[in-house]
Order: sequence, then structure tokens, then C-alpha cells
Amino acid sequence: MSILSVQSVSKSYGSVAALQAVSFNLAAGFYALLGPNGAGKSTLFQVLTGLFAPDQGEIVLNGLNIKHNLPAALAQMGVVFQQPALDLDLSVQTNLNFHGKLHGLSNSNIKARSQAVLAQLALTELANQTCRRLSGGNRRKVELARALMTEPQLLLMDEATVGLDPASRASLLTYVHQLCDQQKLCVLWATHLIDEAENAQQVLVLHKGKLLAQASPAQLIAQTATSSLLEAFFQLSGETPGVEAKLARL
Ligand SMILES: Nc1ncnc2c1ncn2[C@@H]1O[C@H](COP(=O)(O)OP(=O)(O)OP(=O)(O)O)[C@@H](O)[C@H]1O
Repeated sequence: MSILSVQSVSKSYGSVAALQAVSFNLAAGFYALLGPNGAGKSTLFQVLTGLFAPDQGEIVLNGLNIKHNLPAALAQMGVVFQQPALDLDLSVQTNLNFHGKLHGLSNSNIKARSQAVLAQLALTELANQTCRRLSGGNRRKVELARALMTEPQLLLMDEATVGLDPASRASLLTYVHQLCDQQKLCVLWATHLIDEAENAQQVLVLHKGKLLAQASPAQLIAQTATSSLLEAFFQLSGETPGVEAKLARL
């Protein structure tokens, strides 16, 4: 069953067409949104979260058209943006409390949810730590914990591993895969890193604002008669391996 439906969504900034008639449907599962810098990933997340209205098209989350039901739709979304957004001077727990209050959770619910998400992400011992003292990897995990406070059905992760070392990146990715499986979440994981897309249920290939494909890694490789997801991307996009610096391996 479809959780997120995006139909013919377009968004331009002046003469730059950042999204061009993008359409896809997502059910529960882990979906990688793969594209190099400038592909339109952040713009897609901005329209999905209602930060910008699309110029055209429709976005429906669990039957809620976000144009008409934005607060109700946002209540079902957890988002980790590319730019870190924790209050670094506050503790982990206070950041979670603040987020819970902002979303109208009761005090008892905030307590129960924060205990649950901290335990899930192995952060319980860091609950009273000031965020500024955490490693980059743990800060991102706290942002993930915060996004999960409201028990979202859709989790949007916008290049969440940028700036992390390979071990922290792998750890965050593993946690999100586990959460996705355990809680039947729909995860849209934006990345320009091929490796982060390799274990996705499906990969959505975004290039210059156009969605070029939506299929499993194995299907993409078979459809393009290539031998790796990286080669499949080159085949689909018409790019040459020169783009490899942008679409890097770990
Ligand atoms: N506020 C803006 N004003 C003008 N152009 C913009 C704006 N935001 C994005 N763009 C342009 O829209 C296109 C898509 O950008 P977007 O940031 O959505 O891509 P992205 O895939 O998220 O890239 P990155 O990984 O670098 O963030 C690019 O050509 C970008 O230069």
C-alpha cells in the first residue's frame, strides 16, 4: 500500500528547473534517492515538507494532500535535514523534550517516547550530555532520535551522513535499515554515495531534476546491462565516469 504519492511535481528557481514532473509512489521500505549535487534532492525534500509549494503537481501522504492538510501530514513525517539542527548548548534530553513539546506531545508521552528512541539508538547513556560534546556521528543519531519522537510513518533523511567518518556513516545507515524493518517505516534516504544506495529496496535515480528510474539495485543493473549500480547510474544519466568525484564511493 502506498504511503507517499508524488505526482508530476515540478519546481523551478527562476530559470533553473530543479524538479521536472517528478512522479513516484513509496510503500513501507528503504528507498535511496540517488543523485549528484544539484540533482534536486533537497528541493524535493523541501516540497515534501511544505517548506516550498511545488509549481505543479500533487503530494499525498497516507491519503492527506499536503497542500490542504500540511500540519496533519507533517505529524506523520520525521525529517533529518542536511544542515545540522540541534541546539548544541542543550542536552540530548532537552532537545528531545523541546521537539516533543513543539509537536504537541504530552509530558508523559515525551518521557516514554524519548526513553524508547534513546534506547533504540543506544543513546541512553548520553541523555544528559550537552550536544556540543557529542561526536558528529552521535549528533546525527540524536537528530534521528528526535525525528522519531512523533512515531512517523515516513522518515526523510537528506544526506544525513555528510561530514561523518566511514564508520559513523555505516553505523547510522545500519540503524536506519533496522528501524525501517522493525517499524515498517517508509524511509527516503537522499544520497550522492552509491554505497549507501546498494542495500536499498529500491533506488530512485534523480538527475538534473528528472526522475530517471525507480527500481531495485539488481533491476537497475539488469535493465542497463551493466555490472554495478555505479555503471547503471552512468548508463541511465548519460554521465561519464568523470562524475565519480560527485557520486563517490566510500
Ligand atoms: N534557493 C535556490 N535558488 C536558486 N537555485 C536553487 C536554489 N536551491 C537550489 N537551487 C538549484 O536547484 C538545483 C537543484 O538543487 P538541490 O539543492 O535541490 O539539489 P541537491 O540534489 O540537493 O544537491 P546538493 O546535494 O548539492 O544539495 C540546482 O541547480 C541548484 O543550484
